[in-house]
Amino acid sequence: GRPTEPPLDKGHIPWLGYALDFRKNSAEFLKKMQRRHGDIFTVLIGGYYFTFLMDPLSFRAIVKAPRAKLDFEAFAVELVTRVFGYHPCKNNHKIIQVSSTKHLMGDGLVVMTQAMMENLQTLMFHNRDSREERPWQQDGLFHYSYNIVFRAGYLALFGNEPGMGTPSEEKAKERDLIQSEELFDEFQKYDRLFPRLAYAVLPPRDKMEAERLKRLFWKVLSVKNSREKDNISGWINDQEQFLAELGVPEYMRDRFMFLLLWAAQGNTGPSSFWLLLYLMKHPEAMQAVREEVDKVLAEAHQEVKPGSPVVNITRDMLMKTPVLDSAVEETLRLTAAPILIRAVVEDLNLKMANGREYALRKGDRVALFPYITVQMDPEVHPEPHTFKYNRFLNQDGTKKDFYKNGKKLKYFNMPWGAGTSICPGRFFAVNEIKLFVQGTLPGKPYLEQFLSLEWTPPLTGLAIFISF
Ligand code: HEM
Repeated sequence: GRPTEPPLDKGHIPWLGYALDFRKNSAEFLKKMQRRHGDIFTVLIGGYYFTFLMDPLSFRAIVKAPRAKLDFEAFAVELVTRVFGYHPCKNNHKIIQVSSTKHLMGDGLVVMTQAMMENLQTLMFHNRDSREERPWQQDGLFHYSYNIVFRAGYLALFGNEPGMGTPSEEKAKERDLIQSEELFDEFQKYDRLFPRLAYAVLPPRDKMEAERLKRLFWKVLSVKNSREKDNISGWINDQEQFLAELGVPEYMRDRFMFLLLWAAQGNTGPSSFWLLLYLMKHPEAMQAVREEVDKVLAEAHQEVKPGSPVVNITRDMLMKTPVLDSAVEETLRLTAAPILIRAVVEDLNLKMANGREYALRKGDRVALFPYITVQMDPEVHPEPHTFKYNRFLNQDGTKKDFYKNGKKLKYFNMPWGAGTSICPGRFFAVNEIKLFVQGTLPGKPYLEQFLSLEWTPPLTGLAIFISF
């Protein structure tokens, strides 16, 4: 028959529709709607009609749709302007893609992984003595992981204080440590305001604080300041130059740097924490991961010294750790919950896997929420709430396939999004997490006190809601 429009549910409040329910608990709200309407439905949220597609076998139609029909940037501009004060230019997405392909994947990743490792070593070594004596608070492990990974990642991307390789090298390192610690403090404040900022529901006082923080980051990360740094990454450098060549004014490029910092650092630290915690809670996983890392080190003729994080792990070594890869993927399955949103640019028909066709209307939005539709689906991932470090591997170490309704799934775990907007930093992110965890595993008995604490991953995952 002719395509019909998906069932429409406007809620009871004019214009707002279901905005409040959605904000309060997106996962619960969407599950309820799925029970009520089925695998596709349209809901009103804050003046926009969102069509949610809940059947992962039909995701392809959205993910692969040409940009002339479904555009992810159109939606993003408003958000990025509000949250980062940045006005994207026409070729922005292209610039991110080109620079990321060059510096965050393939051979470019060799350099970035090396930079990350060196900065991690500075941070972990330097902090060791003072940290171990410090009383841990409830959020100690989370803070420890986020702090170290944020600062090492920041230094690897945005560069070091000048002076490396000179007599004042120690002083330069000291300044790196102090400055990155200060930046992390401010970043956390912004991180906490972020969800309400994104939804534009900050009360006036917090709004002023967000404004202050934004300005601080623009300044600290400014093009002018970064000219003073050593080892600034090609990823940052190239993007800044591309924008300059396009005539984007310097103050706007400063703002873009803040956006990049946030995209790069908002999720990696928390993910590192979750992986570390899951490994500590699952001794069999910890052992498997350790054995694999030891084997890779032995093959590279490096000894693991108990209690010392200083081993030299390279990109090439990190390509030989399928068990650790699976553990990272499993961690993200359990904790990462991006919502993928596209604007409908022109009327179009969406064909579902069951053959039914639905008409999507120009001006509406389409959204996927893989956390509940795939990552937590017991049919796709049995015992979805359990951490199984080798879930993504077959017995022989090859990658496993996943099925729904007897059909093989292409999209069975989507912490990075998918299609044109898929996270361009994902390979670097995984390497950062792996480096951090392997550096933390040997000889850190004090971590074990955290095993007695109860942790629950936030329902909507981490602050993963970038989608620009
Ligand atoms: C565990 C860590 C990370 C997770 C879970 C993550 C996840 C995501 C997701 C879900 C998106 C949006 C995708 C979409 O809308 O379809 C995204 C975008 C992005 N991510 Fe990541 N990311 C992580 C780490 C990183 C790192 C380390 C970098 C860079 C060094 C990075 C750079 C970016 C950029 C630049 C974008 C915007 C892409 C664009 O507009 O084209 N991310 N990320």
